[in-house]
Amino acid sequence: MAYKIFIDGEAGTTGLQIRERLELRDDIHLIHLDPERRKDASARRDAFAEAHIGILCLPDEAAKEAVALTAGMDVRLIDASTAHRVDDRWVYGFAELSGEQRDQIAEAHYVSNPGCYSTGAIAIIAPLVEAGLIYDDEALSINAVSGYTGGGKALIAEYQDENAPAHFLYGLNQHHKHIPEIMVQGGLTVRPIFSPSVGNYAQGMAVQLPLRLDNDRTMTTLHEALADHYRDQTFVQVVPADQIGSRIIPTDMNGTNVLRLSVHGDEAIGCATVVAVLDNLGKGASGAAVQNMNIMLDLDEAAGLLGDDG
Ligand SMILES: NC(=O)C1=CN([C@@H]2O[C@H](COP(=O)(O)OP(=O)(O)OC[C@H]3O[C@@H](n4cnc5c(N)ncnc54)[C@H](OP(=O)(O)O)[C@@H]3O)[C@@H](O)[C@H]2O)C=CC1
Ligand SMILES: CC(=O)N[C@@H](CCC(=O)OP(=O)(O)O)C(=O)O
Repeated sequence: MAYKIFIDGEAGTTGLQIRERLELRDDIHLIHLDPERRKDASARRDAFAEAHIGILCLPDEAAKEAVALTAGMDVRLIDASTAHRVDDRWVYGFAELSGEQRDQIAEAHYVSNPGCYSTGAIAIIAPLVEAGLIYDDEALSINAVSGYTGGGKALIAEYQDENAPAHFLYGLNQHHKHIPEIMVQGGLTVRPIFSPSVGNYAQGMAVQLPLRLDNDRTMTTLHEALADHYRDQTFVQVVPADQIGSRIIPTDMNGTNVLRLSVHGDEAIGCATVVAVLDNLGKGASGAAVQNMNIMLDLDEAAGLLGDDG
């Protein structure tokens, strides 16, 4: 039997990439709308009614409307938007977050897919808080760079006009929409300072967390805490810094669903930076949505995510 999946917003950046990962699979049947009716509530309601899973790849307000359209239906939902990431009726879709998270996703009616920056930040912070290597009330600063596809069709259009800057910082008013989920899912009680930026390249992201070292928090304990937490995970890899070299390239994980973590710094100087590299449209969005869908349907979690033979 093929499971029926409706991607609401399949013409957008995230939706298109989910479609590419699903359309060649025999175990999945995609429900498509006539492009002219893609925003028509009754056409979307009919598609949800037929689907086993609906994947929302919409702006936040449209995602909330889509949830309302499915009231009373059996269809399960994965929401790629920010709308439900700190809503406790929704399960947070980062399977590697804890020992229980994967099982909760498997059983969930509603799964919120994490934000791209949030995935990188939470992947670093949550295990280190759990290991006691970051205090929950520590004043953290998170810095990040994303490719411009992270801003969806609008930012892609700006860069395709070729008038866009090589690099810009933004969100420095500290209202970035990912901060609440980083706090809740990362286990922080004090708001971190978050400084994202965009580079003139399409896809790929690096998220950095600078940390002071001390007798307990060393380069070794940081690496080991992360390596222990993510042992045996296919899609989060902890790599020794000397295997990466002195330059971190945000595009290194492009085209994969892998998030790579590494700890850089100098024990004697007492400063370190923990870095996550991921594809903002892979583990940061579309790949994560497919991973969550696989878990919810009790399929091979990596189906469609390991390249041509996946
Ligand atoms: N891009 C990224 O790296 C990531 C994005 N996300 C989130 O995923 C969601 C989608 O983002 P992204 O794909 O980048 O955005 P895009 O702007 O590229 O795509 C959004 C799509 O939604 C469609 N849409 C808007 N309103 C409605 C509506 N009322 N009914 C049906 N369709 C509608 C748009 O239609 P139209 O074609 O007419 O514009 C567009 O095709 C957002 O919430 C985003 O924040 C999450 C993680 C990473
Ligand atoms: C480069 C860029 O603009 N990125 C987006 C985040 C992309 C993303 O993860 O969006 P969601 O939070 O909706 O999931 C931003 O900073 O708003």
